Amino acid sequence: MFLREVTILREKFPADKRYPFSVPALAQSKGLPFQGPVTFFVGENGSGKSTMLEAIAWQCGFHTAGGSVNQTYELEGSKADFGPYIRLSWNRKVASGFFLRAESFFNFANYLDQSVREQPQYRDDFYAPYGGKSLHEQSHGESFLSLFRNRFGRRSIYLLDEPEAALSPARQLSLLSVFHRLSPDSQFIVATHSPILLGYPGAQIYSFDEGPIQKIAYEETSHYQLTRRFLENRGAIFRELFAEDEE
Ligand SMILES: Nc1ncnc2c1ncn2[C@@H]1O[C@H](COP(=O)(O)OP(=O)(O)OP(=O)(O)O)[C@@H](O)[C@H]1O
Repeated sequence: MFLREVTILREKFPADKRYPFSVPALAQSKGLPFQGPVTFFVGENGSGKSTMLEAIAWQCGFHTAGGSVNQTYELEGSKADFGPYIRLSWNRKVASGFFLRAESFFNFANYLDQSVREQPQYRDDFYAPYGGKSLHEQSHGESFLSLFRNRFGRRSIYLLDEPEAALSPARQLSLLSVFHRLSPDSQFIVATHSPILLGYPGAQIYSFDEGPIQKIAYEETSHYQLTRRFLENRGAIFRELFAEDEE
């Protein structure tokens, strides 16, 4: 494990309480200690998970639109609203890693293709870490897994924002086997809504719901509880849901 702690520098917050200082989890927390190689951020939509992940990526020197320290595309787009307001404490500082966000993966695929067009003699070198061909020639899920399987190495920190977005349940399990293979030599910090990913053995889960960020057990997450209830008795859930419509 490399990153030991994120400290939130509340004394540096500006007086006005606009985004990102209006997000309760970010405004009310002091920091996040990391205790293992795999940490998850959970919370409702809009609770601040991506903002925090992006801030960590910015402090790591990764491109905040998604990528690693070596990616130089659209550098002016590499910004993080909350980045200057946190401090990272390391056990051992690592410079290698990757920030993956679903919405900017498309831009990253474009960047890779453009690099190949500009330097066709290095085609194989460019594509090798990503399954040997353009990410646009692979399905959304295939290209994600190409990245996970081929690009992820040891001694790195990986910041993943909803990596499940493109993955079938079976492929989400494949991703967990990548986590298992690479940890504890690498560190993963993952914002997710997936009850499958959250079940990773020994993972630390931080909830961004309701005030300061706090640790939560897997079984206490709404993701686990709702999914479990749904699988055990989805008829009851639908009856409740549709009854609201009829009132
Ligand atoms: N650039 C921005 N300007 C203003 N408000 C923003 C900006 N980015 C995010 N927000 C707001 O800040 C809050 C936190 O957003 P964030 O994307 O961090 O949430 P999240 O927990 O990652 O959500 P989700 O699970 O939907 O991805 C949301 O209310 C969002 O609308």
